[in-house]
Amino acid sequence: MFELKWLWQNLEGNRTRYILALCLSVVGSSLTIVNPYISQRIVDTFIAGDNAQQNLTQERGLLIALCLGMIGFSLLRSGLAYLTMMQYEHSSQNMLYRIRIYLYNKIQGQDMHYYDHNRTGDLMTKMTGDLDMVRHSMAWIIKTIIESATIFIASVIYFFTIDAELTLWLLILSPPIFIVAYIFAKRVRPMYIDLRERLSQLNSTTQENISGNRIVKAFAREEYEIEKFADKNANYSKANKTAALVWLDYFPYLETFAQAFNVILMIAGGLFVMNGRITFGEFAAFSSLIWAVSNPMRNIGIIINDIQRFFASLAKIVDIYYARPNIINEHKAIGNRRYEGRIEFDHVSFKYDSATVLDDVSFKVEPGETVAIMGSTGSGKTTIVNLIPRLYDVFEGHVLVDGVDVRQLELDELRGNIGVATQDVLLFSDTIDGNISFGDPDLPEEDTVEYARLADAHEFIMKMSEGYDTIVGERGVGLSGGQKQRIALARSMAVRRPILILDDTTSAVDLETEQHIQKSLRELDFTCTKIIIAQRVSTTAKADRILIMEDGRLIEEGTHAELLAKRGYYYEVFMLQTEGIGRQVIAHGKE
Ligand SMILES: Nc1ncnc2c1ncn2[C@@H]1O[C@H](COP(=O)(O)OP(=O)(O)OP(=O)(O)O)[C@@H](O)[C@H]1O
Repeated sequence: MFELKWLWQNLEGNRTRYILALCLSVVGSSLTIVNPYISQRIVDTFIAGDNAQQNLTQERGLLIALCLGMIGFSLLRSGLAYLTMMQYEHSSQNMLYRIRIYLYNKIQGQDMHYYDHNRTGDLMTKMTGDLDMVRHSMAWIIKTIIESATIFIASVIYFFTIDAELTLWLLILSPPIFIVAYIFAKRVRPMYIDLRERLSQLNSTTQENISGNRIVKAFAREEYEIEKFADKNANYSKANKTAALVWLDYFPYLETFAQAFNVILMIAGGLFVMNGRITFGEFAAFSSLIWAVSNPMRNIGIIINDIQRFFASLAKIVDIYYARPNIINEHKAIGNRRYEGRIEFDHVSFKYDSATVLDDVSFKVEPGETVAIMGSTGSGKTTIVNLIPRLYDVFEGHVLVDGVDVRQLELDELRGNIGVATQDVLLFSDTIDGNISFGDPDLPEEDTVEYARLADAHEFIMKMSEGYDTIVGERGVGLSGGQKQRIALARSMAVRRPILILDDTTSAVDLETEQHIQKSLRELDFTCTKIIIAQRVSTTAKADRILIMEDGRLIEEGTHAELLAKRGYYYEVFMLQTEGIGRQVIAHGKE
């Protein structure tokens, strides 16, 4: 019931059309009994009746009218069928379009926790196959059910008007058919839920394999990946076969029952004709409409299969439809308030699922300051910067921007004040220009070039065949790691936000390029607080302050000189990285 309510809700704007389609289905299917009725009249009046010969010569007009009536009704039925299909298609396609947009917005609005726990392949399956299944159900399965039921009921009523006893003889088969169908439906339902799960696994494997194809090739793991895919494929195929075989268990019973309709009609109907209880014409009417009673029974298995698929798909869509993110961007920000850029972590603790990743971290960054964060891998650096734009919410403590807890700020306003270059660089399949101006599509061309220069990307862009109009492949295919980082850096600067977060953004560029980028960052023509995660001392040395993280805790904090003097983690890293020439010089903070 919930599912039907959900569908009804989503049919908004197309309800009239859909109800019209349902009505046309009922009317069109009811007309199925008209031609058998006309046939009955023709047989009784002109072929097998007592006065058949006489009527043929005297009632020719009636014969012609009946024949024309038959043709007319056939044409009318075809026309109605066309019109009905059109209404179903329009309303279901419109509904699909509407739900797809809603789901897409819903997925876009989910927080990082949702993305951490949902595979891309699974989401893609929901957005494509499952949605199509729902549309197919609205346009085809419901139509088939309505039409089969109408034809069945209309035929049974017509049969009753001819001869109730013969009709009851035929209907004697219906209860066992329904019992068999019910048992089948109960047995097959979990199989379709499982089948849907396996399809999702198959799609996730395919998606991961395609997006990670370079790694697969680099490790010569094609064979392994093919095997993995074949395994998932076999799983899916096996589940499909199992469901189909279950149907085969019940099929012989349903088919036998469906055939039995004809046998009963022949025996009982034949006897009734011989007894003179019904006419030849009435027998012919029974005979020409017996399919209308037996076919729905025969198709009941296919319909049940489709309904189970529909419910399995619908459950997946409803999952997204009603998923509520914990961090909601309500887009209520009025205007573009520009923050000063003050950041404070006040006794912040955080866990992703169960393990504590940040433990009682506190620090302050004043507007315009540059703070570098360094620390061993997995120590929580990225997690710290993820908490500023509220990609996740703290578990304990507060993250404050301009003195206000980020949970009290409008999310789009907060994020609109932060420029980010993430560690895992993602470029869109677009031109380089389009990628740099992603955060500000109205960015003038000269500004795009300017920020590319600041990120030391201009030169290599100009060497490309189409310069800024060069289209980069999905995720930036066609560019080196360092080139991608530089475009991502230009993109993050180009939005000119008062807070700039750079997560290991220069790890793949050479030292000379890095020096150029550091200089550009210092000389930006707008005030901004910079948080730079870096592993190189050459990147952190000139920061106003350096934070050292270890196992989720802030273990050292100070300037380059102060931390060297402390002879702790930072000093160790410094010694390791500057082994050799110039060590003494840099140790004193001079270049
Ligand atoms: N989405 C996530 N879900 C669950 N755990 C996560 C997630 N992201 C990171 N972690 C875990 O949190 C810890 C801190 O990760 P984080 O990415 O903040 O470290 P990091 O210091 O930036 O590391 P690196 O220098 O390698 O980038 C790690 O143990 C990591 O496994």
